[in-house]
Amino acid sequence: MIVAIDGPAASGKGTLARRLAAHYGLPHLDSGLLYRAVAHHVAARGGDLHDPEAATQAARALDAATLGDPALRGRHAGEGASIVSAHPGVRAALLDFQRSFAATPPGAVIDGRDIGTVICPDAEVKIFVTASAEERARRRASELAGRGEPVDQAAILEDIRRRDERDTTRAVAPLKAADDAVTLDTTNLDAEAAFRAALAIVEGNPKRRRTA
Ligand SMILES: Nc1ncnc2c1ncn2[C@@H]1O[C@H](COP(=O)(O)OP(=O)(O)O)[C@@H](O)[C@H]1O
Ligand SMILES: Nc1ccn([C@@H]2O[C@H](COP(=O)(O)OP(=O)(O)O)[C@@H](O)[C@H]2O)c(=O)n1
Repeated sequence: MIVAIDGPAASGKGTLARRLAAHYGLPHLDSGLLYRAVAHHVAARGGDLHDPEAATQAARALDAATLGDPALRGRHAGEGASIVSAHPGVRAALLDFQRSFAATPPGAVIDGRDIGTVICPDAEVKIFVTASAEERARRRASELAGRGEPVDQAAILEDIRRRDERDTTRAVAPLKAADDAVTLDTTNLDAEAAFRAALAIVEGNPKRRRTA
């Protein structure tokens, strides 16, 4: 079974994807980490994130073994990721890795921006997770504070709005719900309630193939 989870920054995609993956015994891929790693790689070499050549080269050379680097989870990597992810060459270079991850039995839970629309258009289950920008900024602020990063809630809200704008308006693979995705608004749901709602979506999905 392939479960595609898309949505804007800090909507709770990763949290849901990890729990669904554990529940169904499927591997999980946080596709945002790929773009974060590309941005990190370019910046670490003093490159320009807006330069499509530098970013595409970094994407082609990406080593999946580096995806565990905690630096990738920080605010700067997220901002950088939204810049490099708009280059078509970067997206093309990361496509095969994501598709083969999904195609390897028994399937996968993948979260990102274009999983249901571009990477896995035939996924059995597609969930578009969303929440208000204010609630997402609150969640991201407490996550960063928990990791000891400096927190300025207003700046985080601004980051989130800027990222939403960039991700939804770019020419290639913009952030949007697939036509056959179910939208899950978690603004007023805690992580447990969001997980239960997501489970109900998976279980109620007629396209889901039983794999266990
Ligand atoms: N439904 C929820 N209610 C409150 N906090 C949540 C919820 N879902 C996730 N979180 C928290 O919000 C932060 C961002 O969640 P995450 O899953 O990383 O989002 P995304 O992958 O969409 O960026 C994390 O600290 C996570 O624990
Ligand atoms: N499938 C994906 C995943 C992420 N991204 C980009 O990478 C950035 C970081 O994604 P992320 O999922 O790690 O970010 P958060 O939602 O966790 O803040 C996003 O703002 C997108 O620009 C993308 O373009 N396509």
